[in-house]
Amino acid sequence: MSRKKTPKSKGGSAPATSALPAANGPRPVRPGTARPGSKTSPNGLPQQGRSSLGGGGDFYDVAFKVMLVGDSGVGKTCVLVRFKDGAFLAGTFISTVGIDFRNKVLDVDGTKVKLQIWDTAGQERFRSVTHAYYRDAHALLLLYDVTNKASFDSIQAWLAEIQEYAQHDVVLMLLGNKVDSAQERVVKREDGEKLAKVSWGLQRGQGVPLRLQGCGCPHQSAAGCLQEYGLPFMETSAKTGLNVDLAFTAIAKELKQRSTKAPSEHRFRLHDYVRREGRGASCCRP
Ligand SMILES: Nc1nc2c(ncn2[C@@H]2O[C@H](COP(=O)(O)OP(=O)(O)OP(=O)(O)O)[C@@H](O)[C@H]2O)c(=O)[nH]1
Ligand SMILES: [Mg+2]
Repeated sequence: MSRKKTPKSKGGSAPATSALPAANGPRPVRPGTARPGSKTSPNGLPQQGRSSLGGGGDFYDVAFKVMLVGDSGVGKTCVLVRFKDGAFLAGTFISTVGIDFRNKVLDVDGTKVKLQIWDTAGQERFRSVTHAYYRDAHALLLLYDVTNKASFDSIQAWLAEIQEYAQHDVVLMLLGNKVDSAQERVVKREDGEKLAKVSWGLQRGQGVPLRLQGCGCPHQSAAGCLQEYGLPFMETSAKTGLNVDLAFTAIAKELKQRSTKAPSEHRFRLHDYVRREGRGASCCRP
């Protein structure tokens, strides 16, 4: 595996095209360097000479693109900031304009895995911008807000969009965010779990999630696998940090495994990892 070093850069934004409408309270706009539709090598490594990948000057072995998607206000930017900087963006809600990204390098069992994380705008008017980035994403984190039923109800529409625009084998995880707001919660954890279990395979028209192929599922029947696995799901809080690092780490482990094709007995199992390591909201309120 080659060692890479990228130029010092905090990240970037690509809102855009000048055709985008002006938004209320735009974030500071950094020079847009990244472009949708750029090529990656088959093992997930970015092509050489793509300075737009930024990276804070960190060395890495493999790099992957992860996209955060979900309705406006569910907490995508806050989850990213929590993961990248360990901080919470409290106060006035400033909606993302277009698309933005941050890099973070994780050590996954001795391998430096760089995640280039794209933070998309949830607002409908930016949807066409987001569409262009799906096809380059290796993983998607699909968020809803446990205090906002409409954002939960939108998940099926997001899955349809993912089916249409994302790569067929994209790694997908469902996150129910803002679980620190226990008083305002309107979506139960069980509802999130249920949605995660049934939606993915049905969306794909298979009746069974495609990710189950070769997953080593112990069940004899497809129905058993579907019931047991479905989409990986966790509840998170960008405010307290609950399960945020875990979500990205799980994604990084899964992507790294796919790129290295580990022997089956040593295979990382995303569902098992998430289930084993994920914490409940009750243990971690601020
Ligand atoms: N209590 C609580 N509030 C949160 C959490 N995550 C985000 N928020 C708040 O929710 C609001 C929206 O957060 P953002 O991260 O900007 O939402 P977004 O999904 O990026 O929204 P768009 O950029 O419009 O797509 C902000 O006021 C945040 O402070 C969380 O885990 N807990
Ligand atoms: Mg945002």
